[in-house]
Amino acid sequence: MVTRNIMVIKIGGSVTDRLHPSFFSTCVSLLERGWQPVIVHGGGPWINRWLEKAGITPRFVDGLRVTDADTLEVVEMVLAGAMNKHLVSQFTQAGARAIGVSGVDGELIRVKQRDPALGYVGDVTEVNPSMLQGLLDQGWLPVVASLGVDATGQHYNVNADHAAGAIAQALKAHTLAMVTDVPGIWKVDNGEKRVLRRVTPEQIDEMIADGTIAGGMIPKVTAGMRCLSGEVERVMIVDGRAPQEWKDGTQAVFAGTSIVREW
Ligand SMILES: Nc1ncnc2c1ncn2[C@@H]1O[C@H](COP(=O)(O)OP(=O)(O)O)[C@@H](O)[C@H]1O
Ligand SMILES: CC(=O)N[C@@H](CCC(=O)OP(=O)(O)O)C(=O)O
Repeated sequence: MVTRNIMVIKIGGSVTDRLHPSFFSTCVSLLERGWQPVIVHGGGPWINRWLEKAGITPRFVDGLRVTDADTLEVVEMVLAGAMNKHLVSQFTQAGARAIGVSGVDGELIRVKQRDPALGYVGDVTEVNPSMLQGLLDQGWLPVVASLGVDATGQHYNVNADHAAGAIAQALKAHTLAMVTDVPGIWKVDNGEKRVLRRVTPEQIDEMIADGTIAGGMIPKVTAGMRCLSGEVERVMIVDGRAPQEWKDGTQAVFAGTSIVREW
């Protein structure tokens, strides 16, 4: 079934300036090997930089940006503008037919306000996958900026991990790969930090409770676990700085931690 070839690849803002050149060629190889990749990106550090230029101090509550009307304007300009076009160009240079869209376009990501205290921060209520599916079927590589829109046409800032998870579920993707700036999920054993190759939802719950998993890793693992409880087969936390390699001949195996349903 063609939909099982979809791989949603979320690129974190932490790593957009430090992606290994082989990352882009690996994504192009995915296309050549029959996968249909969909890129979803964030851009937190770039947003912070532009907010500071505009004299606005970034503020976060539980990892989510407090987004008033002025902040939303900057978020939208950075995510759907500078960051989206930067990535589209990188993928184009690597040989893909890349096309940039945001969650506002085609009402791809429908949201509702999460909490008035956070301002224009949206929780995804619905993903309309037909536009993405159409682009994939025509051989495009969609590059999606994590914005959303509500029923009145108001735009919202959406956490990019949440957006990627919702898109993976709606497209019934085979794989969700979250590309970030660490080699995977780490754990401290006898004072030594080591990266886990596999982790189960039960272990993740314990690691969140004891503080081993914190900050920006929390939305990744929660989005990942939600996907695994649905139809997504594989969820990975991937190091975008590392050289990528091919294994199994047919499957791209990024270096990192896999979240697995059971051990
Ligand atoms: N157990 C953990 N394993 C790995 N990284 C963790 C863990 N707990 C917290 N983190 C942090 O999560 C960060 C990645 O999240 P974030 O900075 O939001 O990245 P991105 O911009 O890619 O979404 C890492 O740089 C790391 O500092
Ligand atoms: C609501 C909210 O916090 N939105 C994020 C959107 C970008 C994002 O998620 O970027 P990363 O992938 O770099 O984390 C923000 O404004 O930073």
